[in-house]
Amino acid sequence: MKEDPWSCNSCTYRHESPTERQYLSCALCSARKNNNEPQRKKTSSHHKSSPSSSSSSHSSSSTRQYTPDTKRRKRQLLLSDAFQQPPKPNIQGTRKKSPTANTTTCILNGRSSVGEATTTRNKTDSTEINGDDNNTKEHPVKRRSILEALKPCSASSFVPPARYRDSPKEDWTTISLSQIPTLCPMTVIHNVLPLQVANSLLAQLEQESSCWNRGNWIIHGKEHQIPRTTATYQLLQDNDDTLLMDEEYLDNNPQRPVSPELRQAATAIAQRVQEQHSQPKWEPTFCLANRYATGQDCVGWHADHITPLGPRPIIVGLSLGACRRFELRHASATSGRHVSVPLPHNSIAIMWNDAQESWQHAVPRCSSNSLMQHATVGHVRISLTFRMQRHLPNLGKCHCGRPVGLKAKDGAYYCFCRPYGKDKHRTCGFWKRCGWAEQEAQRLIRLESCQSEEQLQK
Ligand SMILES: O=C(O)CCC(=O)C(=O)O
Ligand SMILES: [Fe+2]
Repeated sequence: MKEDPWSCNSCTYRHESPTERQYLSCALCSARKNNNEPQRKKTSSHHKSSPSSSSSSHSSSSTRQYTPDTKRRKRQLLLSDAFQQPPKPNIQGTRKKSPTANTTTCILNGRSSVGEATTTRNKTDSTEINGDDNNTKEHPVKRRSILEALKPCSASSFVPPARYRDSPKEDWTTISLSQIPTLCPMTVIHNVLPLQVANSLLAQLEQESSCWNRGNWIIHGKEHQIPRTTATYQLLQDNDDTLLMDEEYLDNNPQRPVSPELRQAATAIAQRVQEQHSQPKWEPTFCLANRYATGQDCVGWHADHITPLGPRPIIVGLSLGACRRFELRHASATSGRHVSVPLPHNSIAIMWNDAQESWQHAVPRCSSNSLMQHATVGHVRISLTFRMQRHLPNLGKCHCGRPVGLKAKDGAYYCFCRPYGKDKHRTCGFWKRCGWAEQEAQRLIRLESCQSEEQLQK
């Protein structure tokens, strides 16, 4: 669309991502703004549209010529683009639905709602923002929109749309939340808990997180600190000791007491999952908490361990605080599918079917300027990943005498010697096909296909 679409809206800085481009000026410009230093002078040409933008959106400016002669001129056009796209809600926070716009979600005053992020600009949106489509003069509402577009994202900003591509060579395609499950084994739901519950859970976890651990992991025999802090919450009732936490999950993660809000969240989330997946019954027995203090904290590409969960587990991540991108990519060499979904405060990502067997997920590093801050905790994002431990049959022991772990690889399941606890540096290399898990996976696949037929018939 533009010659350098990733440059800052206010200076020459190049942003890391289109998200940053759309929503932010660079760190320097933000700092300047925070110190009340004057921004680069904006002329009335900021409000002219570029010819590459839909001419129908600003018919009044169609007589002006786009002459990309200087970088400064381009920046002015970028600024005009930031003001036009994404569309902002009008003052009351409502926006009409446009037939040409893609659906995404916005958060306004801490409440998110479904709206549109235009990939094509349209008359409806420009009319709503400007108040008057034919008005070519600077307008007070326009001015505010520009300033809004330059502000670091806060809880009142739009959440950028989800996107996908089928190969790293392809351009990203913007998708709506309802398209996600048609592209990958994941469902994303916004506003999952009553906002008050989500807010108080966030405040409580943020306080509690001073006791969380920055654990370590081993790559090629060397210990590395993980780039986030973690904790474990056992959700079983006190008298239920039949599903005690797997030792592997306690390794690195201090186990913390469960608050009534956390229990309430677990129950509400189980209900939402049950609405989506009626069988088999899913009830989380524990959750792992992650705290990402800044954009530098992250989790790299991985699939979750299925040892205490069994094949094809449902795992649900609740996002609280800052909005970060959650990435899901197919793990095979034959598919390059990659889905990228920003997860705002109080949203869940339900991973299901073969998400742990055939896909990998990550919360990548991002510049702290580019992540969308939360009104109370700023850059901090806390995720709670709810999991259901199952009674697995005794899968035997490895050569060193420890209970084996369960792993999926290339469409088959294996029992293996898993390193954890004090002996996590050593494994005996035990590796054997697991017939039970393969049969169980087949059973679950049959259930899942009945269920998706049921959903189609609804
Ligand atoms: O923070 C997230 O949403 C993902 C965390 C995750 O992948 C994990 O805990 O295994
Ligand atoms: Fe994970």
